[in-house]
Amino acid sequence: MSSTIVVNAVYKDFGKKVVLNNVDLTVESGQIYGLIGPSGSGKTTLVKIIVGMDLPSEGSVHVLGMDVPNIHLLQQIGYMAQADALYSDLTGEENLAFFASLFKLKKDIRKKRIEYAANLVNLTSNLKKKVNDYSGGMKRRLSLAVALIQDPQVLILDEPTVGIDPELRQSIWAELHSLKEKGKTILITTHVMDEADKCDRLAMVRDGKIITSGSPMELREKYGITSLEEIFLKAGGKSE
Ligand SMILES: Nc1ncnc2c1ncn2[C@@H]1O[C@H](COP(=O)(O)OP(=O)(O)OP(=O)(O)O)[C@@H](O)[C@H]1O
Repeated sequence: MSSTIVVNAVYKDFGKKVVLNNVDLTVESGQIYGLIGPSGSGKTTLVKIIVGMDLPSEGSVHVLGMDVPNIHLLQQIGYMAQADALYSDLTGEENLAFFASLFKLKKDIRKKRIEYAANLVNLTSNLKKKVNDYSGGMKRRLSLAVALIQDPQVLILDEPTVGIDPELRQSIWAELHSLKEKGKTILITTHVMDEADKCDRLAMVRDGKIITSGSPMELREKYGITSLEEIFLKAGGKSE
């Protein structure tokens, strides 16, 4: 197994506020890695630094063996942000076609990828509608389809299933597992504990630090708990 994402001693401040404090993280290739932690703990900031959208104040990040930021990584990383970045005057299909065009996919491949991504998030029958007329959940689903459009090697998803109903959530998770089987590496942030349970490995972030990490099973054993929800309570109170 090789390391797809390596975060080395990352520190990030915004003025006087320290948001990430000496974070180390390694995500092996083919893993689904979950970041959990309370609101404001630094998960989104960490994810943005890994994608290359923000720079660390100190420390370094490597993805697929390349220093971040790196233009060659754009094609390799599919990123779904917490806020939807979509063109609301365009239809769902036009949005997907636009993002696909950024990656210079051949016409037949582009068509297949748009069909695949729309189908995965159950938007096929709504593709001709303007995004303005989409519900919040539909916009989230379209954002996930955009993140997948170029068939990236690495997927970084910031709370991807917020506002998505349980049935579709299950089918999205089934697809994430099948992408993992194909060797993709997936980093996800979540507040939903049954989703955390579907990850191969978890790190809990609190006050800008990773306070514990391991497989869901290891964490349950370590803290003597049966539900991951309790990790928030048991691990959350103190740094290790
Ligand atoms: N550009 C910025 N300038 C100043 N402070 C910021 C900036 N971006 C984030 N922060 C602060 O950094 C802290 C961590 O925010 P972040 O969004 O990374 O948390 P999070 O764990 O993703 O939270 P949530 O689960 O609510 O999304 C917060 O206190 C936030 O206010």
